[in-house]
Amino acid sequence: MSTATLHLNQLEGGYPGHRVLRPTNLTATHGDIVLITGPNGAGKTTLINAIAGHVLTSGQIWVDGQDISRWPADRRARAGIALVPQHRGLFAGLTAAEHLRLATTDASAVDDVLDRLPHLRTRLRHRPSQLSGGEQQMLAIARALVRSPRLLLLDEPAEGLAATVVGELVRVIADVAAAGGTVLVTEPGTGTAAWPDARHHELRRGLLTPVLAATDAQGARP
Ligand SMILES: Nc1ncnc2c1ncn2[C@@H]1O[C@H](COP(=O)(O)OP(=O)(O)OP(=O)(O)O)[C@@H](O)[C@H]1O
Repeated sequence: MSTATLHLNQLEGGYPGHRVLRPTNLTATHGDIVLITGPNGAGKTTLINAIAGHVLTSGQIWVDGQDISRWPADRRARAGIALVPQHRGLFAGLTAAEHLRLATTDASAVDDVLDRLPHLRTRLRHRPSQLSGGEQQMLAIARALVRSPRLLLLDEPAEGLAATVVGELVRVIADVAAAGGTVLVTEPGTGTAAWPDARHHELRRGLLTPVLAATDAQGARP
């Protein structure tokens, strides 16, 4: 995993006739997990998709000192920005193995990722409809990881999953950050329990604000 620094500068984004993101500033460096929580409709998906290049934006998105905000989505993906979309984006007709082969021709990269997700290795011949929700999510994440992304964007990856599966998912994501990657992850509501090491930001009506950790808040008291 190569390293990355993400910097959003006055980023706005939305859809024709509907601005969702109000001017957004955020800096994340390699090793960071940034958790973005917020209620339904707050703009979490819009923000993640704006960074991936799927939403109209103004303002700047810097990755490793390069302004990528005018790059099309495919160029961002080739540059190592990987999106795990909210509903996983798996192909009904492809097996798990075919999803991974489509993502990379590097068999050793696939092997490395499957070493970290041993259960998925046992499900490689299955199509998405034959996989549990947790297995589908692991496949969607594995498909992103086999390309050794420098910036990993995950939109509500824990949605609908059992606590044990969420625990495994969090461990895999923590490994990505520990290896120097930068991770942005969204969760609905306010819950942060699954992501104790994340830097927490809250998005409300398109406005992103940092949430102080309890220890920071205590430290800030006179
Ligand atoms: N393709 C679209 N065209 C127009 N408006 C959209 C589109 N997608 C989302 N929106 C609107 O943008 C706003 C933010 O939606 P978004 O999906 O980013 O929120 P969210 O925080 O991810 O919500 P959820 O937790 O329900 O997924 C909402 O008002 C939504 O209706």
